Amino acid sequence: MIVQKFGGVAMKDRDSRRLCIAHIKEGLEVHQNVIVVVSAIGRAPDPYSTDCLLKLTDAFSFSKSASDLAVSCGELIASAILSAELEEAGIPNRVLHGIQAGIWTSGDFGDGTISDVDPAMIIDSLKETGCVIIPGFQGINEFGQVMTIGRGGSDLTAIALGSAMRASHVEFFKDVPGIMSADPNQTKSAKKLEQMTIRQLLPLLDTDRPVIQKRAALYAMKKAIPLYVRGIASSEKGTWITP
Ligand SMILES: Nc1ncnc2c1ncn2[C@@H]1O[C@H](COP(=O)(O)OP(=O)(O)O)[C@@H](O)[C@H]1O
Ligand SMILES: N[C@@H](CC(=O)OP(=O)(O)O)C(=O)O
Repeated sequence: MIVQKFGGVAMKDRDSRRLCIAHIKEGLEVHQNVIVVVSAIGRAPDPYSTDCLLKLTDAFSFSKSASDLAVSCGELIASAILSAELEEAGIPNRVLHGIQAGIWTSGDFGDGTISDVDPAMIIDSLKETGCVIIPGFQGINEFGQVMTIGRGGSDLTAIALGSAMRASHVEFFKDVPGIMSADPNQTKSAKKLEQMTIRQLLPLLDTDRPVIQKRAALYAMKKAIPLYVRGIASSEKGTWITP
């Protein structure tokens, strides 16, 4: 069993989602069970991106819980779209969201953290279908309210699920071929790294646009989960990150 995480860039349009679906198909052939974690589609100005949902009304500054509820819909919409497109491709699947996914959060709205994962419903669903889709970036707090877990939080969702489900590893599909020695969009001479430890990865995450959310990487280190970062558009080998 593996977890595959597709971020906003991988989910951005139908062509890119066809590549996601090919990777999910391959994951199912090799591992039989795949938990797919998705982020909201695209970046600003894409209408259902997190950036745009956050700006739906400036009254969100009066209610962080209302803001979280609206923003969480980006990942839910992405899940529903991928679910339909997987069915179209002949891949049965099920979306679990909100309380069904068993992801419990605590802390502040907009910047919560995952406090516990109860995978009972995921385990049940995997008996019916090998492919379960879970919207990233969110969970439910002790009062039953939807809470988001910080920008880039779908990475944390994927890793927390990987740990709770004892996945062999968690795969991330990016617009870069793997972890590079520096952000290739800033440093043209950056080279792809084939293998590294999570500890070696951490300094590369101290940037405005980290390739993986730092909180998620720390969680992976604590739970000793192997990560594999690869390019969405190529079959080239990515980067293995060992705990
Ligand atoms: N060391 C690095 N190696 C590769 N990409 C990096 C690195 N540091 C920053 N990045 C940036 O991370 C981006 C991919 O992450 P991101 O867009 O957040 O993915 P996702 O949508 O899957 O969360 C790349 O486009 C790149 O600009
Ligand atoms: N959609 C959320 C969560 C996330 O992790 O997104 P992405 O995987 O596209 O970085 C955000 O933009 O912060």
